[in-house]
Amino acid sequence: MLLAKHGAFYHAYGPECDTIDSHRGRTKREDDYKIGERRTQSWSWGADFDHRIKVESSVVGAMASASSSPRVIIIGAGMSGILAAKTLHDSGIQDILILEANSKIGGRIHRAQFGGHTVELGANWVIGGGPRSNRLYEIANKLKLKTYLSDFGNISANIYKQEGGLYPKRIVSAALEVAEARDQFCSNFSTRLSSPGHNHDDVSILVSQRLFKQVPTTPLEMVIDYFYNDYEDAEPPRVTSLLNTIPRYEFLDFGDQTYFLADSRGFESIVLYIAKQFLSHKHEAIRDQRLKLNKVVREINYSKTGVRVKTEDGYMYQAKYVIVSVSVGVLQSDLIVFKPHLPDLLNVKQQWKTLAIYDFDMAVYTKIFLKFPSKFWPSGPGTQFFLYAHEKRGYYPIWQHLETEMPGSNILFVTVTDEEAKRIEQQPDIKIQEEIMDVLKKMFGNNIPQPEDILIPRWWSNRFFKGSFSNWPIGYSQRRHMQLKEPVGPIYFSGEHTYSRYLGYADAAYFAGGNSDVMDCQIRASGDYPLSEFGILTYCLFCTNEYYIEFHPLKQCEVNDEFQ
Ligand SMILES: Cc1cc2nc3c(=O)[nH]c(=O)nc-3n(C[C@H](O)[C@H](O)[C@H](O)COP(=O)(O)OP(=O)(O)OC[C@H]3O[C@@H](n4cnc5c(N)ncnc54)[C@H](O)[C@@H]3O)c2cc1C
Repeated sequence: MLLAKHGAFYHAYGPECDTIDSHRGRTKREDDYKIGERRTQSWSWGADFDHRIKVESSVVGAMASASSSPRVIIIGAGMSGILAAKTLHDSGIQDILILEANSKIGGRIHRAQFGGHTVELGANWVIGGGPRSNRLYEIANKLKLKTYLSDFGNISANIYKQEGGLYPKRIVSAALEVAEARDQFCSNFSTRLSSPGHNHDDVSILVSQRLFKQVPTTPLEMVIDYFYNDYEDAEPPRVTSLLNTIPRYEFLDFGDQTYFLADSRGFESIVLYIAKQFLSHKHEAIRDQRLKLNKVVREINYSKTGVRVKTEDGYMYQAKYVIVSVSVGVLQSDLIVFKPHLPDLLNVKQQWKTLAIYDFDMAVYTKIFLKFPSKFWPSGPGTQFFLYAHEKRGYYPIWQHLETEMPGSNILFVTVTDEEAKRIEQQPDIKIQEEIMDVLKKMFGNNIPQPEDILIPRWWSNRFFKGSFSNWPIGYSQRRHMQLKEPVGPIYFSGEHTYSRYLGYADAAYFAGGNSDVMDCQIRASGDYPLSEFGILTYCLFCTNEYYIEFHPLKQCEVNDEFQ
C-alpha cells in the first residue's frame, strides 16, 4: 500500500509533525474509554464435539509423526503468525505448530517474477527516519535489501486530464494547497475530537471535509483527494473513520521517509529472516516440522480443554490453544468454521465477537503491473509518480514507473482500490489491459506500444486473503476493536487488523504477533494461569467461560515498548 500519501505530503510540502501530543492524545483516549470497563461473556459448547473427536481420532494419529499435540497451533504464516510463533518460542513454548494455507510463508508480503524483475504484489514500502526505530526497516537494512526513497515531490507537474494533456502546474498547485489545508483541518479536527472534554464522537473523513467546506468534486480535485486518502486507506473518505486513521501513527513514530523496496529477495525475505531465528532451516529454506505449508484450515473445534483444528486435506491437529492470524477478510468469509460458533447474533447477549469481525473493513488495494517493449513515459527526477484525473473517482488514478529501481525494465504499475479494484479483478486480463491501454493512450497518445505482459493480483477473490488490508470504518468503536482481538476461550486472534496503532501496515502485523493477546496466550500456555499483564492491558481470565478486561489507569505504557 501506501505509505505513499504521507510521504507525498511530507516530501512535497513539509511535515507538521506533532508527534508527542498526538501520540499521547491517542493513548489517553483509549485508556479513558476502557477504564473500569467490565464485561462477562460465555458461550455454549458444541454438543457433537466429543463425538467428532472420536470419529477423527484416527486422523490425529496419522499426523502424529509430524506433530503430536502441540501446545499452541498458529494458523497462518504471514508476518503476524510468524511473529506470534517466535514470541511463543522465545518465551519457552517451543511446542508449537504453524499451519499455512499457501506454499510459502509471508502471506500478503509476496514477491513475483515479472518482466525479468522481482515485483511486490503486496507490501512494498517501509518507513524510517522517525523518532522510533522501525524494526522492519532495521531488518531491511541489515539484510542490505535495496530500498529507494519514493519521489513524490513533483506531483503538481504530473497530473493528466481525462481526455489527455497535463493540467497547468499553477492550477494543480492551487488545488494541492486546498487539499493540504483540508488535510490539516482533518488532522486538527481529529485531535480536537479526541481531546478531553469531547465525547470522542467519530466522524468520517468526508464529514470533516464538509466542515471545511471543501469537498472535492472535479476530476482534478478528486484525484488529488484520492492521492491523499484512498491511496492510503484503500477506501474513500466517506467510509473511513477520522478519529482512528488520522493522525497516522506509523509516520509519527517511524518517520516520514517512505522507502520502496525493490530487491530480488523480496520484502518476504524480512519474514524469512524472522522465521529463521527460531525455525530450523537450511540456507533459504525452512525445514522445521513445526511449519506445515499447504495446510488449509477449515474448522476449529474448541472446548474448555483445548482445540482441534481440521484441515482441507482431512487432517486433524489438536492443541491447548490456537492463534488465528488470518486476515479479517478471511474471518468474514466461511473458509474457517468455528465449532461452536463464535459468539454471534443468534444469541443477542453473545453477539460481540461476530459483530466485531463483520463490522470491520477489509479494503482492496491492487497494483497492476505492465511490461512494455519500450518506455514512452517521462523519466528522470520528479516523474516517478503521475496521476490520471477522471470523472469516475479512482479510475486507474495513480501510476508509478520503475526506472529508478529497475532501469530499463520498462515496467509501469497502476494502483486501484475499493469498488474499482473489485470490478477490475472480476474481469479477464485482456479486458483490463484494454481499459488500461485506453487510459495510457489518453495520457501519451495513440502511438504507444502494446504491453508484452500484464500482472493483475486478485487479492479480493483470493480465499486466503479476501482483500489487501484492513481499514477502520466510521461507526466502529474502540470498544468493538478490543472485541475484535479478544480471545474466545482457547482461541486467540492476531493479524494486522488487531493492532490499531499501525492498522493495515506490515508493522501492525509485526506488532500484533508480539502483542498482549499473544503474550497472554503464552502465559496461559506456560501454565502461569490466569493472570497476565502486558502493555496497557491487564487480562484476567478467571475461567474459560467468563473473563473481563481492565485497564491500568495510571500505566501510560508506550505502545512501541511492548515489543522491541
Ligand atoms: C497490495 C498490498 C499492498 C500493501 N502495501 C503495504 C506497504 O507498502 N507497506 C506496509 O507496511 N504494508 C503493506 N501492506 C499490508 C501488509 O502486507 C499486511 O498488513 C501484512 O502483510 C499482513 O500480515 P498478517 O500476518 O496480518 O496477514 P497475512 O499476511 O494475510 O497472513 C495470514 C496468513 O494466513 C494464511 N491463511 C489464510 N487462511 C488460511 C487458512 N484457512 N488456513 C491456513 N492458513 C491460512 C494466509 O495464506 C497468510 O499467509 C500491503 C498489502 C497488500 C495486499
